Amino acid sequence: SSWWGGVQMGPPDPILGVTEAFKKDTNPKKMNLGVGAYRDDQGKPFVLSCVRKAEALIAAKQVDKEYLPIGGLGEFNKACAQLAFGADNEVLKSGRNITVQTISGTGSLRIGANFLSRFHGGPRDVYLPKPSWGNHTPIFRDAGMQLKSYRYYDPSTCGFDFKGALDDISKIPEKSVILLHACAHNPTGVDPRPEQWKEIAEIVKQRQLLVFFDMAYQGFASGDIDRDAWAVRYFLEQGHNILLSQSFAKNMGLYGERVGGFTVVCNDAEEAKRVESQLKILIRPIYSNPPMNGARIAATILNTPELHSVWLEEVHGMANRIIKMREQLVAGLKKEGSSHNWNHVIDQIGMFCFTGLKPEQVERLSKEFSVYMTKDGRISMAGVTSGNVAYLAEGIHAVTK
Ligand SMILES: Cc1ncc(COP(=O)(O)O)c(CNOCC(=O)O)c1O
Repeated sequence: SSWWGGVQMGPPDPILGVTEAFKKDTNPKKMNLGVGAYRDDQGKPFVLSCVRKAEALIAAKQVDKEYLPIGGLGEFNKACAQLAFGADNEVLKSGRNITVQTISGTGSLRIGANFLSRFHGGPRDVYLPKPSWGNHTPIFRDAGMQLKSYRYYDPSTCGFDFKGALDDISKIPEKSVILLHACAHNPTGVDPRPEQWKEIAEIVKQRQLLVFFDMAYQGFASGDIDRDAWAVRYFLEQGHNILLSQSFAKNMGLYGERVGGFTVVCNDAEEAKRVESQLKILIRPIYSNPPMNGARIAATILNTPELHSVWLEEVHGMANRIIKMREQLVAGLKKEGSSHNWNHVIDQIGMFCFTGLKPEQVERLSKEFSVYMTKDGRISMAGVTSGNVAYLAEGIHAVTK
């Protein structure tokens, strides 16, 4: 008998299943709205010009291939924390944060989950918004944490269930971990408004919860780096010593380069040193030290003033294109004569739009219009272009009238 006779066939990833069906479809008007990666108005992957320029600068330096430190490229880690907190933040000045380079956002969340599992003295429950990014559950579960949830999305308005969220958060047992999406919530595109964040921060403080921010889209949501980090910086101001995961997959288009950071905000610099020592002990037996290429590109962009300003323009441009597609889709639905209220398509923010389409409507869209999206009705707005937005409006109207 074989060693692996007992290994079962696992279920396919729901997102990849959409892409498979899309690839098989021969309809020239087919649309793939499942993929979570930015596309330009021609539907092509987009490499930022500041990335190409950074690559050229690095190539010209003919740098060596020596190992990075376990915690990664120091100049990247510093720039990563500055981007999140603002260069003049007291957390950075007092040296009470420890930021390590990770294998993109997923790697950051997993290092954070392993760190919690090993050192968090409170309950082992991590509270996720309902719904949350599909990968959050297996990341924390595989690290030995338990998953619980708090109400977040209101299907009746396709918006934020603020009351439900506050009710649930006010009941979370003290010292539990709460995961918050900093901006551009995935999969719903629904973010709390600033005054709602303030109430959430207050309740989280009363419940003495440990905050784990996932910021995978800084700059990509509103187009403004500082605006997208507002909630993270507000919680810091309110005295929350947070955990933070960052990804440069979307806002720098560094998807396959796997560039990210993990930050622990500690009480003081001495505690940060102790935490850093344990993060290195945790990372060493997993992958020893992180890959250098992507971190060098990100550090070069962030630390070279003229590249930094090009980057701000380009990330603003990506966000703007998506916002324009939201507006054109709603205009198209109105033009088709739809009587539904589609304001949520414009009110939502970031890569994704939770349309409110039912599974049978999603099914009809793929069968009758070759428009593909995940069963939950999530659209990756990056797949929408000025060339196909009218067709999308026609299809959505046809299945919702
Ligand atoms: C909320 C969130 N956190 C973290 C990440 C981590 O991304 P990465 O590991 O690529 O940095 C992602 C990337 N998701 O990719 C799009 C999708 O398939 O839904 C994310 O959405």
